[in-house]
Amino acid sequence: MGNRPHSFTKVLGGLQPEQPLYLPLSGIIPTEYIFSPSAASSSAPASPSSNSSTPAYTTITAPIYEFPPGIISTLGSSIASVNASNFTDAATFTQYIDENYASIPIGGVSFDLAAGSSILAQSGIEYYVQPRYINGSLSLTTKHLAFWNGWSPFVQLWLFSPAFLALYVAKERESSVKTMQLSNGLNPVGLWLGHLLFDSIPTFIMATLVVILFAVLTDKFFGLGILWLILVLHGITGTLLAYCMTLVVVSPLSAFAATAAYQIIMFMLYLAGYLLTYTYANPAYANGMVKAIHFTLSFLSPVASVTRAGIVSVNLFSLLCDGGDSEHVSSSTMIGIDHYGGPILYLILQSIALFTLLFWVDSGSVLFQRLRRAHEELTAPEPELPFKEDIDLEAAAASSPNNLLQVLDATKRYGTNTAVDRLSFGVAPGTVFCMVGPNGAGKTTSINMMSGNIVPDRGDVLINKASIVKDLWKARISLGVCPQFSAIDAQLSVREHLTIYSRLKGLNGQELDSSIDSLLVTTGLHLYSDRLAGKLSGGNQRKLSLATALIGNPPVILIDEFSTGIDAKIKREMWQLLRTVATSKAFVITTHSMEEAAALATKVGILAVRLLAVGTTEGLSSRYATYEVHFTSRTTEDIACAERLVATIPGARMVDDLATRFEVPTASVPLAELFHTLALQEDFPEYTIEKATLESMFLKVIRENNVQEEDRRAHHVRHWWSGLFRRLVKLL
Ligand SMILES: Nc1ncnc2c1ncn2[C@@H]1O[C@H](COP(=O)(O)OP(=O)(O)OP(=O)(O)O)[C@@H](O)[C@H]1O
Repeated sequence: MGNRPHSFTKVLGGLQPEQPLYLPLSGIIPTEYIFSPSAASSSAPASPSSNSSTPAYTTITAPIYEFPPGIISTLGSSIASVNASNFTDAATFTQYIDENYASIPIGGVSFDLAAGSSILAQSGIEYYVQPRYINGSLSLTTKHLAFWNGWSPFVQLWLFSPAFLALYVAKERESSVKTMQLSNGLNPVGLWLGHLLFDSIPTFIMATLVVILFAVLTDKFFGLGILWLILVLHGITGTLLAYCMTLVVVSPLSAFAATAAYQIIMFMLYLAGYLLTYTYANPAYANGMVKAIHFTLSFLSPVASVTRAGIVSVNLFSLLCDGGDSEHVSSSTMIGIDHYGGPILYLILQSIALFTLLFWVDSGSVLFQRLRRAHEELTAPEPELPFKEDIDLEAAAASSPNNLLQVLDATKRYGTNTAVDRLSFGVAPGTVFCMVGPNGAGKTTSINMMSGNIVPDRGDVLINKASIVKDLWKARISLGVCPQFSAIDAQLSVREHLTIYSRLKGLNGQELDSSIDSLLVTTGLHLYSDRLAGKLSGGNQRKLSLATALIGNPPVILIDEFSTGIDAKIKREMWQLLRTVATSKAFVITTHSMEEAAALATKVGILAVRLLAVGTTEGLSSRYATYEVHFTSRTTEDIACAERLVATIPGARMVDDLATRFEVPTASVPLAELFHTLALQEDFPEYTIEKATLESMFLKVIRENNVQEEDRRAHHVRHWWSGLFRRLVKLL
């Protein structure tokens, strides 16, 4: 009998001689199997309680076996008339049950007071059809219950612990580290496997400890080796579920809470499903219903599978008992689909599905990209943009195969607010393209479209000829991205940062070491290589971001707001660094600083939702070529005098923002003549003449195009779910 499943149950632990039998048995054995009021004495109550929800009873005429004789009748007057069949000694009772368990209709009880053990033989759930067998001693049962009650809070806490892993991953997503990793071409498979391997270490340790504890403290578990496997699989699946939750829930705490709440709710539903079914359902169908509940909820949550495994492991609800003739619970029986096999299969399939989902989202499958691609109205033809020679020429040349980066008619809207409208340009090797624009002009949105972090609603971006919409993963291999806010992991040192990114990019051995050393020296970070990234100054954090973007020598580098908030000295160091590495790459830099654009750019695009002007710095200079004349005018009389003077110079006009500054088109007045005119005016001893800067060109373009401030543009942002719903409808 040692190989037979033993059950732990409160039935025996709670059994008191004077209690009616149905009370302690309720919840484990549906009372209708045990006892029928119509078969009981007339003084018996009609039900265990006056509660109207108590199930109806069925007449039972089959015998209940007992030892010592008459023991059942002592359990209470309500069952005194049950048809009891007695045995003269405990050994005969045990032997009879052992040999005939498969055909015993109801079961029996044996209290061997001399030996201090007791046996409850319980009939199967399916009345008269599939009898089941339970064997347990009172002392062991009580011990086991005490053990389980003592440890179950810890085990449950551990079962839900993968939810904590959402914290770190969500933090990485929130601080753009994940975006930085992915947009810098890191392989999502390597990335997530790395996370999973690291996060699975506690799972392995805890599963092993739990199983060792179970083995040492009690003999009531069946198939502990298989249970260990299921605990590990559950840890892995729960971890992947937590990772997936961060795809939809942004804040770390919310992601943790959502994962934990989901698992706990599914756990409660699962248990409630079992208990309610076995208590209230028609017994003939109860097993089938529990199976349906199990296989449905297990499909939705890994916690259902591990709970099932826990129930199977202690043969609760006699789940390990198949009836029939099988004497032993063999390994092959235990891995049947109704026992451990179901949880194993479901957990493996769920792990694969969740991992695929992460990979699918992060590598940007075509289907997912299409789902994210918004608004049906963008498929309709847009009105023609006003003709601008430079913009049209740039758009026509953007798709030239010489360009490492091709932005082709890219448009992005948030609700009714168009952030970027039909942006087209190309960047050839060795070019630094500076995108300048006022606040809210769409610079960051453009960078995000180029890096694949957001999908253009219309148009495409090709990185080294790979489409960011159709082949995001391939496109990102050629990409290095330095986002607006340095996305660094504060807990890692500078060298560790570079090492991790290099490894994830596939570098190793000598190649990895020499590449990191060279990057450290190039960026000047070798002085801080062992310092935690969180302890670096803002300028050095920026350098670290740039160094990260340069790992693996990608041909296209995107930098959002390169030197914003950095002091003048480090800013110049970074410019120098960029000039050093820019030789054969295509760089796109967004900046507010015209000084920076003038210092770095070989090509400039002025952006305010649309591209307003584009060209090489020399081309733009010649197109908007003016001299600027600054007078030192201290009084309103001086200003009036300056205005009268400028009125005599052909084409000259006051610059809007400063009453003392005037611009004179170079084409209308030669420089020498301008000096001569001004020299004749003795009213102005102090004035300067300079060629117009990029800044004045920028202001001129903004003025000419009547660009409004961001806050004055109407923003009607729809909720993401309404957009997603419309996209789903459209896809279907
Ligand atoms: N996630 C978003 N949801 C809704 N609107 C957004 C979102 N991101 C940007 N926008 C809007 O898109 C427009 C362009 O924003 P973007 O951040 O690209 O401009 P920017 O030129 O980078 O501005 P800044 O120079 O101030 O960083 C703005 O009107 C902004 O409000």
